[in-house]
Amino acid sequence: MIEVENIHKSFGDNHVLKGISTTFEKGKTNLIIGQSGSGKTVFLKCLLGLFEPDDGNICYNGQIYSELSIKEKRNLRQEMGMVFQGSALFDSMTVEGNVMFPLDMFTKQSQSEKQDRVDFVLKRVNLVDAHTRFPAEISGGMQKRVAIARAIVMNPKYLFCDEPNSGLDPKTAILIDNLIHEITQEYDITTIINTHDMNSVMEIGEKILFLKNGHKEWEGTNKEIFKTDNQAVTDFVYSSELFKKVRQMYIEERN
Ligand SMILES: Nc1ncnc2c1ncn2[C@@H]1O[C@H](COP(=O)(O)OP(=O)(O)OP(=O)(O)O)[C@@H](O)[C@H]1O
Repeated sequence: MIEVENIHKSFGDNHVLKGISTTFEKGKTNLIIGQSGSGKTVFLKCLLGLFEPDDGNICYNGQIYSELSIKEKRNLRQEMGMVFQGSALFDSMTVEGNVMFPLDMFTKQSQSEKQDRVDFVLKRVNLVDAHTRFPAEISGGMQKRVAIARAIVMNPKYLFCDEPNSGLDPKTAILIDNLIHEITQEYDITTIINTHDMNSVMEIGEKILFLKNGHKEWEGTNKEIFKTDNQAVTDFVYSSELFKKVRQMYIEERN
């Protein structure tokens, strides 16, 4: 679980995060949404420990980040997996090499232990025949699976995903969403996803945090987002005519 208490972050005169408080529970898929420039990436970077908030606290399973020693922060960092926008795989390494990389860097496991773990996570993301291929030789959807395998290879407690669906066709995007959602539940991970994808919001948004101009404008579940009267949320989420119609049908069905 991650508890965020009133965090602020500024860059010079630009007050980007203006007192955000929320809780992200473990075993749940938590989504951060909001317009471009609302502070989603800065917020995610604060959660990753890449930016230190100017004020407020972030607690990871009860440990207040700003009170940890350098060694404790390093240990915490190893409990975090990250799926970057665009996958960010190493082009010169095979699929297996990419997934092995964190184990080589941060563990003292034997070669056979590392190999077993790599085989296990690649199987878990449904990639069994791609071990020796290079990123350029596989599809975007397969690259995302490799990125997810690499993010979970260290058995993280926290999984952060920045726009995991960008560049994918809608069908592949849903497969990737479902994979992240299943893994989150299966391994009881606290997962936080930065997204613009409204399909993800509706499909896997067990908790949705809507940021507006650096404030928490709204939070709730994918069921609640259908019913909310918050104008900023409805303007943002139902900006497309299709989603407006779906919402209308849902409301009519319930009445
Ligand atoms: N390293 C930085 N230095 C200075 N300003 C920054 C830095 N990172 C972000 N900002 C500023 O913070 C504000 C919020 O940016 P952020 O990237 O968090 O928005 P976002 O909601 O993630 O947008 P998008 O959806 O387009 O990725 C912007 O005004 C941006 O210029």
